[in-house]
Amino acid sequence: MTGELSPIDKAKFVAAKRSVDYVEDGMRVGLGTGSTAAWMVRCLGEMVRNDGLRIKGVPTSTRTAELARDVGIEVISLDEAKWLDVTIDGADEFDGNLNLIKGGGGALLQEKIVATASDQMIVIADIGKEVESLGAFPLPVEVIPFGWQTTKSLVEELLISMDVLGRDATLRMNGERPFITDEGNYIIDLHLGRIGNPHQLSMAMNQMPGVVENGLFLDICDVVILGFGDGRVETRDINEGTVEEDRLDFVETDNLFTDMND
Ligand SMILES: O=C(CO)[C@H](O)[C@H](O)COP(=O)(O)O
Repeated sequence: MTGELSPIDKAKFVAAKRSVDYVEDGMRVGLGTGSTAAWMVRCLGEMVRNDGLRIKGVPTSTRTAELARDVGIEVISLDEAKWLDVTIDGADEFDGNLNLIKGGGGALLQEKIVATASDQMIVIADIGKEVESLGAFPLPVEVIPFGWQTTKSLVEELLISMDVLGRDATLRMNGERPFITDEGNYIIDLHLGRIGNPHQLSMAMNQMPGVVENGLFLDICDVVILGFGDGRVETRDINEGTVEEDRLDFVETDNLFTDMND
């Protein structure tokens, strides 16, 4: 079964598989969005169905909510949970300080709210997501549809005033129409190349009327679990500054792949 998966999917899977070790019975868990997070949700579903794990999941998108219910996880709202023990999510980029760009899947707003309401945020990623400085991946900015073109112009002016190198801003599309987030908003993707001062940019952007949130997740992530195509996983912990290496046995996980792909 694993022979049919690309190395990148194997990498995402092993990172997801390792991340569920952080989840304990009785926890309230934030469930991220994206292909890597989907592996994690399936792994948790396995634990709920087969091992009797009792958790409550708070999804970060309608997609994740559907998947979580499908695999047997009890889904509750963030308001019901109030506070979460841990959130596990993917990322589009992470740097050496475990700062992130997220929102490639368009769920950045709920993802940021849920991650911020968690004792711990764990990011699961393949090695291709590691960067020296953030910005090669287009930075998503969620904006209110009302007056979005004006908001886009103001964001472009802000980038010029801050001397940010790349200033190309594009409205995210879904075919012929604008992409609509779960909250009914649009996304403007900023093609910046390199973000020199992410804290300054994030703060300035979020002060602008019309901007709801941006995809910079700064000082939020505690642990990054990196997966490799050969089954290796590497854990980077911001608090302990540790790097731990391990390898998952694909033979052991073959059944899980088979079950998940049925
Ligand atoms: O931020 C996200 C969704 O809004 C995702 O976590 C991010 O895009 C990574 O996705 P994938 O795991 O599919 O590579």
